[in-house]
Amino acid sequence: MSRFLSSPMTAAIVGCPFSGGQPRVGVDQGPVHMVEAGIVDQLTALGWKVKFDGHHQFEEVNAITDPPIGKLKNPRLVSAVTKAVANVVGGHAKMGELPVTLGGDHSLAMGTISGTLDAHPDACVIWIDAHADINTAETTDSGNIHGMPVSFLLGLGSPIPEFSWVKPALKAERLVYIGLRDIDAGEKRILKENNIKAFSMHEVDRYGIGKVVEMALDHVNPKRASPIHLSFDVDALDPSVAPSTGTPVRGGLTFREGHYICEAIWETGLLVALDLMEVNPSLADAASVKQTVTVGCSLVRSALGETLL
Ligand SMILES: NC(=[NH2+])NCCC[C@H](N)C(=O)O
Ligand SMILES: [Mn+2]
Ligand SMILES: [Mn+2]
Repeated sequence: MSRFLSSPMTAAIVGCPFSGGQPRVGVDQGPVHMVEAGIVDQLTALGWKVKFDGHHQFEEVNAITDPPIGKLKNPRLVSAVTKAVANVVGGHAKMGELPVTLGGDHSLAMGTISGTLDAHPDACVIWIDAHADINTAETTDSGNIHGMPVSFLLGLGSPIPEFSWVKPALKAERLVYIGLRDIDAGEKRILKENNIKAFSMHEVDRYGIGKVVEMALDHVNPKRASPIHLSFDVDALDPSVAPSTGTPVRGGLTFREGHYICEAIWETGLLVALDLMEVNPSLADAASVKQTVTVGCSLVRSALGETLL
């Protein structure tokens, strides 16, 4: 069912309790909640062999002294953690397994996508998010690195020695966004200058999600032949669907639109890696947390082949 995975089809859960790419505590508990909600058994029930040997422990790097570099906050910590994640994800991908990385904040995608591109250099990236996460050290207002991973992967902005391990392995034409609605001015400029394809909520409204996913695939994967890394920020969903996240933005994807994207990517048979990021179980009342964790799990199941019939 998936062209690049070995059999028996194996999903490797990479639990990343990490929040250093942004200021709000709690997002590190996202993966813990998703595992407690039963994601391992749910994927097993779908027919996957599931590997999960505990969440990653980043304590060896938590001790480092880490003053800002320019505006960048926690730069050495984010670099060390994402580098470790790159190795883990790349290792699973090279064995023909599907790495499913549970975040944690979206700076982690610097690692996951580096790992994927190490194993599959011709992979394309489909980035589902309210945000473009493409600020550079020069354009960022917040200094939060979860708003910047894409620029590092593309090699934009002036090089930062602490991040020299990140290879600019992603080409702008291999990247497409769906769900955008909160883009900083500097990011708009970067998207235009680099001709990066993006389907904002405006295009989702105009064409419908079915057509948007088809157009996105036509752009990054016209022959439907190259591997796909799907990086899903749960804040792409409307806050009424996924309230428990650090930077919610109204006017997002419906429950079905989010799941449709995952189902349609799975149907291509080209998925090689999945990220499910920015679930923050400490930002809302218990019912909203449960709702967000539950929707996170069901997005993962949809991307791994769960069908409605
Ligand atoms: N992964 C996220 N939720 N990113 C939000 C980024 C928000 C803003 N553009 C920033 O750079 O700070
Ligand atoms: Mn986001
Ligand atoms: Mn994001």
